[in-house]
Amino acid sequence: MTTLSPNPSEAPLASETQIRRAPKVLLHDHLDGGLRPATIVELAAAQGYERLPETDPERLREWFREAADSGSLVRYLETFTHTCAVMQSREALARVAAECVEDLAADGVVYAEVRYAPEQHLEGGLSLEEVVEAVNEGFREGERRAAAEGRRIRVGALLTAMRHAARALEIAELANRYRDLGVVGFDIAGAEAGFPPTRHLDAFEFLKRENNHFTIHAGEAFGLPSIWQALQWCGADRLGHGVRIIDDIQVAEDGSVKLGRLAAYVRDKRIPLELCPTSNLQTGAAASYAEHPIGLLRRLRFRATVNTDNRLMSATSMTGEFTHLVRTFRYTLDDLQWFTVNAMKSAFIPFDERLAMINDVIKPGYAALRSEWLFSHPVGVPS
Ligand SMILES: O=c1[nH]cnc2c1ncn2[C@H]1C[C@H](O)[C@@H](CO)O1
Ligand SMILES: [Zn+2]
Repeated sequence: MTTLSPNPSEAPLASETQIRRAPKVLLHDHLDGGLRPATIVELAAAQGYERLPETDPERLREWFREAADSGSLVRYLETFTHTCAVMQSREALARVAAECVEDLAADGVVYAEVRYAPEQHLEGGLSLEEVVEAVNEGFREGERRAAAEGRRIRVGALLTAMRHAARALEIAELANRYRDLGVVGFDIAGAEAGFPPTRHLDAFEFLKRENNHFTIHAGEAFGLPSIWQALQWCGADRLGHGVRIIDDIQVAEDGSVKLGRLAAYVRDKRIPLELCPTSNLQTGAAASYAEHPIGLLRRLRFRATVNTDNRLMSATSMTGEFTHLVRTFRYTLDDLQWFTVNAMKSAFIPFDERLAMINDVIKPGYAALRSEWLFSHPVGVPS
């Protein structure tokens, strides 16, 4: 039995400008879900791709948001046809990757793991290796451009295999080959219902034998069995979404909470949940921000993290996600720091680097923001 206690902090809510300036960590962001609309239009024109639903960037931006707002993961995923269509050459991949890093850095993200499925970028004749190298080159270029603007960001790649396809072992081997060369882990994504993670056991067993890291999209469009398989059959280090773990948590009228065996395991083992609130609203996994399980999961101190999933389809950013949560749950900078430290602890880079990011970047960044109120009024005048 666990008792819920209200957030004891009396600190003021984080303002939107503070949220943007706060150091943020992003573990779940799809490269093909975050293109700039103007870039899609330009790449489509240059490549002769004529099936874009709109050719005006602003109208295209709105089309993606609306089309993804369907209440169904399968329909949400259909919109990726257009983004993947324009990401089939070395130049296009490198450009999209560089712009992704610039956009994240401008949003105050200091560390990100960005994922994509190499098998979806072979139509222009590139090999799997060439795809990975083009994206890595773009990520490094983006980091350089951000640094030139005075922004610090580090980005690692996660290689995704599509769960309806049969290339997971090949992609896992690819992730392993490019380990220490910009790739920090592996993932599976795509329609969840009907495609359980155990279909790809060989890939996960290979990665475990190699002491490599992986996350699995689980518990988004399908419930507890998917999470259970991802953890207990496949050995996932993190859960992509995992939001349906809420189905194993009972809250009684007196506010007391009872965790089922799986929810208790997830919390006890500190399994990171890559929560993506806005994406969940669009695919029907949650009805509103207020009803999103992140509120309860944060109070119960699950290893909850906040993520964008697809910045284009969900018309969001890390600042956007944090802002929705601050408005809904009255979160303070302390809460945002808690989510950020959770995310950094859960990253797939080495422990000493994670620790340095937490102690030397994240905590000082939030401390500086927390101290701002001190300087907002003259000495001797009550605030
Ligand atoms: O939220 C998601 N759930 C499952 N699959 C997803 C989600 N967002 C994006 N994808 C798919 C579509 C992309 O083409 C692919 C690789 O990034 O991953
Ligand atoms: Zn995702």
